[in-house]
Amino acid sequence: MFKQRGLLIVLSGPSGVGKGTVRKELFASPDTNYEYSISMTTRQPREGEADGVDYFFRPREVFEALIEEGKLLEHAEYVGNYYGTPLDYVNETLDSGRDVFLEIEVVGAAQVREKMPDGLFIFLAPPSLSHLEQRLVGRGTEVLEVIASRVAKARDELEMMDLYDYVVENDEVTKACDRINAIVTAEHCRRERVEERYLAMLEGE
Ligand SMILES: Nc1nc2c(ncn2[C@@H]2O[C@H](COP(=O)(O)OP(=O)(O)O)[C@@H](O)[C@H]2O)c(=O)[nH]1
Ligand SMILES: Nc1ncnc2c1ncn2[C@@H]1O[C@H](COP(=O)(O)OP(=O)(O)O)[C@@H](O)[C@H]1O
Repeated sequence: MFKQRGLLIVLSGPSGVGKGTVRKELFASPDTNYEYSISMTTRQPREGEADGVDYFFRPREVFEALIEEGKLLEHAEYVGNYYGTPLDYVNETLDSGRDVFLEIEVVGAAQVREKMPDGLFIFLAPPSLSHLEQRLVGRGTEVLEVIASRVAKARDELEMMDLYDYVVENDEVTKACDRINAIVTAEHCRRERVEERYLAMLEGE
């Protein structure tokens, strides 16, 4: 039951809510103790992105072969490209006792929930749908039509909130990071208390 496995932390939420921004802020802090799982994608690298740092950029054939071989913990197609989480890295890191952090969209997160239900699932929510729209416009990476379809999609994605252990509002990035860190710390304490009680019961046998 208790193998000192690390904690799997999954951060998800609708497109444009600020997942990438919050994740980068978390990992910029020297206090962050989670290991970031670098995803694989078939999309082209953007300027400034490097293979093995931002993503593992792979051709579609390679990605599909890895799906076939069961080498991905989850995968999803998002705006015409595949994204997925390499399974071995997650398992090896958790087995070594370290926490792993995934930042993924909601379809993939639902697959992880099925396969690793003992993970900690955090949904990042915008203060409102109009905030979400403003952020997508502000990011400037999509044309207005795509933004409208993402906001429409976000309505469905928001319904998936109840599949998560926690909902964190991303009103301000630093506040959202503090909330996530507090949740992770509380989860570690909870697991330690359960373990202590379990061991105490065994000793009392
Ligand atoms: N399912 C899944 N989604 C991912 C993975 N890696 C990144 N994503 C999500 O894919 C979406 C698109 O990512 P990206 O192309 O980097 O664009 P951006 O985050 O919208 O700037 C985001 O919602 C990411 O959270 C992954 O391994 N699996
Ligand atoms: N708390 C926040 N307040 C205002 N703008 C934010 C906040 N968090 C993120 N943003 C902005 O919103 C846009 C979308 O953020 P991004 O991290 O790319 O979202 P996601 O990874 O969820 O698609 C970016 O322009 C980012 O700078």
